Amino acid sequence: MNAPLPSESLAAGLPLAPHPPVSEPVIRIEGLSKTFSDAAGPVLDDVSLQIARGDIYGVIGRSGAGKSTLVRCINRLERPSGGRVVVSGHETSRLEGRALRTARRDIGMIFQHFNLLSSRTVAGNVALPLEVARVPKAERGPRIAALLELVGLADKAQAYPSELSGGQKQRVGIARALATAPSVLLCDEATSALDPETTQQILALLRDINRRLGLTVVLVTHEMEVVRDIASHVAVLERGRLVEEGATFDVLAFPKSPVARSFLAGIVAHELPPEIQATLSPEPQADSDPVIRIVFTGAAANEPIVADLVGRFGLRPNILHGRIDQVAGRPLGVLTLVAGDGGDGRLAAALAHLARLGLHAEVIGHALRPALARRHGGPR
Ligand SMILES: Nc1ncnc2c1ncn2[C@@H]1O[C@H](COP(=O)(O)OP(=O)(O)OP(=O)(O)O)[C@@H](O)[C@H]1O
Repeated sequence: MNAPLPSESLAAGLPLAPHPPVSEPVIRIEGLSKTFSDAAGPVLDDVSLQIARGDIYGVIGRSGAGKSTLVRCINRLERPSGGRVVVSGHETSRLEGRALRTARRDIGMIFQHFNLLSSRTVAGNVALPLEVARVPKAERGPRIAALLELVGLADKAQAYPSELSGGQKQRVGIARALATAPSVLLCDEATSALDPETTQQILALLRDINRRLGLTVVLVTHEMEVVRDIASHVAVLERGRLVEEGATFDVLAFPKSPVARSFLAGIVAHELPPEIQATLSPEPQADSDPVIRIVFTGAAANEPIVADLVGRFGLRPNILHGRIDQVAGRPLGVLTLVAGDGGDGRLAAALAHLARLGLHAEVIGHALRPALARRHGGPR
């Protein structure tokens, strides 16, 4: 007898139909912990989070933080030591045998090194989960063809993995992961082995599949750029603990944890380069000027801030560091400048003005004029 697949997956040989938008989380993780018998402490420690259906959810953290273990607990490649994992209403953390196999069909997974069978053609690799799910042979052909069409490999059905580029191999991985029409796709460092251009192509494909099918995508990565480019929400793991979680834009604009701040260093200019930081004093000095950091988001990113500081408030700002990026489709900028205050309240008025514009501005230190002059090659 054939094991059941999601009804839409078999309709008319079409592999995939949009999953209905539902507000209830598709993944609920409650108090998840994982300890390996040979490890010193827990690899995951009381992690709780929820992932909404249709979301692209990034999980970032340093090497060894527990990212892979977290996603492997979602599809039960790893058995949690404690807590609950519920995916599409199935408590995968408790299921066994046939019930677990059925629940797993709702969860596709792709890997850093693709994990394709070299002895099978592209079509043969995509066929594998259909064979395991005992989909009748007559139905497999059209499904495989539609899946390869979806990932842009219709002409490679009879090729072997050794004949494909890395990006093409990952496309096969995606087609294989989608074969059972899952509602969740887990991606474990799926672009880490790819060059930047191919990474962008695979991210575009994931975004496209997410939008067209309402597929929920969970992306484990140590590449902050990947999160910035496609994740709508992000979780930051540090030594097995969830240290930060929220909408990607909010976490990138206002990171709270040191680990998130340091992760963002190459993406958002929250942290000053050490050689600039070394010229700052935490307290005002006789020969110092205040340094302000301005985080500007959304529409306010287009305001003529520096012109305002000069024209309206008579400050003489000297830009130390800054950049503007697109994050989750919105501009996010961080600018650090020496305000050249004059000590007569103009800076306070300027900060109030920036706050009225919806900008987040704060004094982060005081630049010592001699040190600054040396940096700028001026007189000592
Ligand atoms: N099967 C296992 N047995 C013992 N220890 C394990 C096992 N799997 C993972 N670990 C340990 O758990 C910790 C977290 O590993 P995990 O792969 O989840 O981290 P990660 O954040 O994905 O790191 P990376 O980015 O390096 O893959 C590491 O210290 C790792 O050595």
